[in-house]
Amino acid sequence: MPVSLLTAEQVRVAERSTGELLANGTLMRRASHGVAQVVVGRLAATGGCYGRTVGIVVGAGDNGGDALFAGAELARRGIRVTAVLLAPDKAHPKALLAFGSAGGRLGTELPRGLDVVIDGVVGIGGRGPLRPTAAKVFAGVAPSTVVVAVDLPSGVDADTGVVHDPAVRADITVTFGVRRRAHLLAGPQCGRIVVVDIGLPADHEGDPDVAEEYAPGEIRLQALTDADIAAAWPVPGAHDDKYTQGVVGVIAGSHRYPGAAILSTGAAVAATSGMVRYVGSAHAEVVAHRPEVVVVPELSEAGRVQAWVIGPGAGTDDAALERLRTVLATDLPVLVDADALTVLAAHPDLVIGRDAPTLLTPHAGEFARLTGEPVGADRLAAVADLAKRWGATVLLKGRITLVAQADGTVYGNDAGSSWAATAGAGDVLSGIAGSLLAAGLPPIWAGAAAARVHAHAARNAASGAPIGASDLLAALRPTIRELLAP
Ligand SMILES: NC(=O)C1=CN([C@@H]2O[C@H](COP(=O)(O)OP(=O)(O)OC[C@H]3O[C@@H](n4cnc5c(N)ncnc54)[C@H](OP(=O)(O)O)[C@@H]3O)[C@@H](O)[C@H]2O)[C@@H](O)CC1
Ligand SMILES: [K+]
Repeated sequence: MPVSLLTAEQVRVAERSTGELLANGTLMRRASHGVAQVVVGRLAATGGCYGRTVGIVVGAGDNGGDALFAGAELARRGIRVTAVLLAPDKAHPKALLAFGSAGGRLGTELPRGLDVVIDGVVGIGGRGPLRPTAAKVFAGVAPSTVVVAVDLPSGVDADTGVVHDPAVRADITVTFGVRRRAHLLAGPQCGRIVVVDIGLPADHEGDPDVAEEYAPGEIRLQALTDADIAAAWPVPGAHDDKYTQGVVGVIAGSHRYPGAAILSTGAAVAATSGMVRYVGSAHAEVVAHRPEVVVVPELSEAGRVQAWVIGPGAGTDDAALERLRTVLATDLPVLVDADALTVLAAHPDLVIGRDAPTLLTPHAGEFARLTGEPVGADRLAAVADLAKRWGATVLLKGRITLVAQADGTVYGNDAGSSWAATAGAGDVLSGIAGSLLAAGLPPIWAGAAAARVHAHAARNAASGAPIGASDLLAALRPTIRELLAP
């Protein structure tokens, strides 16, 4: 099931729903135990706990309380723990007492050469960047020290994932019960995320019954898992033929830029079985690479399709506008990418009010062309807003790809690496998503599934070294095979 990512307020609602467990501090003890376990696990894997050194940076709220209770547990295991209190008067009193009783020490700065630093400055109550005192403490932390963030890396906004400057960069983030939005939106800043079960009703990932109440149009952020995508991926049934699985038509490339056409159609061929049609002047090059693609130079000659992909390398002239107008006038799902987005920016009316599904796949620059302003720091709000205003599904590309539906549902995917940031990778994505649209997947699923498979293929192709889009394309089939393997 898709994993939900909640706002700070939704997390607080979930915590409050536990009543006594919140009031008597049980939730905090469970949370801090989870943090301590993660640190112990890390130390145990690298030589054991006894005599190792841990620093704790403690803020004014319960996040600092978590860190101090965790520190107490670590101190009891023979670990030398030093805490720096950023706001000594406000430090969680019970946690501070427990920390002192367990043998934890207080300092005005962190000792050098620590094995682990625990960031307990702020969690979901944090606002803005790390304040100067905290920033100074973290500036002295050696690169070899493992940084474990409690709940969130401090300086990262819980709801938008905006990484303020300065902010903590964590190797591991330990969170409680349910994921916060920032864990996806600022994934690279969080490092590995460990979700500790503290007994919230929403503790079963993907089943956040506490947060099921969404107002109409409210943003609901989720992440698809590999299992979700495998279950939805079109696989031919016993009675399928090449037409019943959905035919995708690709309008892309040109004499001058045949590569986009080759990459997009190649990806469409690899992503699903069935049939791919191609319309455009790069037809000879397309057939040379993929003889199974049925090609024609003109749109008027194209046979029937179940979805269109239009735009990669296809130009922005009057003829391009005419082709865009024609496909958007059909009642078929249409994926609009690249050059076609530039054309669309001047003619939004072609999409707004369209009844059939439309999937727009801009990168940040194309997004700015569509809306007339930069994406901005809050990418989630920006993409959800465009989807709502245009009544379309919008896939905003990036390390974290966000796919927003007009009703506020957003699927996000962290690519896990940035190897796919290479010329032509977007053309491959358009082919994958287009073929999924033709197979009947709703645009948000087609976009999110394509983004995830694309990211896995990039990782598999790269294997630690740079790649080109052709390498990504070549890795597509083995990646899908791996995904679909029982
Ligand atoms: N409730 C529970 O049972 C459970 C809660 N849990 C834990 O509690 C955390 C939430 O605790 P919280 O609500 O106390 O807020 P929290 O994140 O500690 O920070 C608030 C304080 O920080 C300050 N401050 C703000 N911005 C700042 C900045 N940029 N730089 C520096 N300081 C800044 C600001 O104080 P100010 O200095 O402005 O007076 C404010 O008072 C949650 O993330 C989880 O870890 C878990 O134990 C599970 C059970
Ligand atoms: K923190």
